[in-house]
Amino acid sequence: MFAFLSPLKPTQQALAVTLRLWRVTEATRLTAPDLRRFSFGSRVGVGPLDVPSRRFCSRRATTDGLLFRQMFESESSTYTYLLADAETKDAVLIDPVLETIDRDLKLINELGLNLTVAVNTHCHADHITSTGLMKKRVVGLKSAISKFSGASADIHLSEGDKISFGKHYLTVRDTPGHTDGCMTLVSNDQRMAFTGDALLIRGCGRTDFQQGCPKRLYESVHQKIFTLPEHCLIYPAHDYTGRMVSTVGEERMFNPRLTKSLEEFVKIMNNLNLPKPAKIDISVPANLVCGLHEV
Ligand SMILES: N[C@@H](CCC(=O)N[C@@H](CSS)C(=O)NCC(=O)O)C(=O)O
Repeated sequence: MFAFLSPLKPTQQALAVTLRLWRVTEATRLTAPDLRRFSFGSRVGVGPLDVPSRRFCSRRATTDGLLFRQMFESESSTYTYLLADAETKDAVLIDPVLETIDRDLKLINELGLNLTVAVNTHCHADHITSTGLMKKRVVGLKSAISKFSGASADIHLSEGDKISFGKHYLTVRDTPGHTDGCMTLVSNDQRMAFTGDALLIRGCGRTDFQQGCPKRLYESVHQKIFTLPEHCLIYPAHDYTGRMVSTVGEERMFNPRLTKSLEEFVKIMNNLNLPKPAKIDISVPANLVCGLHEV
């Protein structure tokens, strides 16, 4: 009756185990709608830490028609973000770093993108922006920064301004506190927020130089970032321990500084005792003129 079942050879056994393992890992990667389809009445995707309703990868967009890349510069641990309309190819670059200008422009060329705006979330103190040099290499490129930064640029932004690229746009939220000109850029569907140094993953920007002010930073984060939808992805300007992305829900729950009261937060920030960024004395003057100083 079971004559068709012959004993498995070792290679066949190994293959069977691999296939079984694959099925298990695939199942754990199912998104909320997938799980809903297969889980007969059990509730998923309802809490702040549940997975967003779409398959998620930190370096890929969750928005239809949006091309998205997260890139890293290792000396200053800075993230640069490239966003583009997949159809029109219009693109925006956030916080590009001088050291990685060739890498960034190569990718932009390879993807056939039309880079229209390079925006800095603030006047950085730890690295020099590539925005100024990039303008010399990309015809028509415009630089942008907050009007409160004190820095020169083609476009000066403030609360509510929009940076458009094709059918997408980023909306500016002023989030001062690390510097006066810190902005958070929020995608039109509020699925992504580029928080610069205002909010880092499980941390925040320091407040002990430039125009740093812990009270302003606390208010910025609570009023302008923590009010975004809980599944909104947080993409910071830096991470020093290899983390790439967080969510509003996660940071509201687990940020060790910003979950505290304002008084406790101010005390924490006034006692960080961090060493000064190594390049602060060349970065700030350079970034006040789009990174063109002495490059
Ligand atoms: N070691 C780095 C500087 C590290 C640093 O100070 N980072 C800033 C953001 S860049 S100005 C910061 O706000 N850090 C907050 C924190 O809690 O670490 C260098 O020498 O460049």
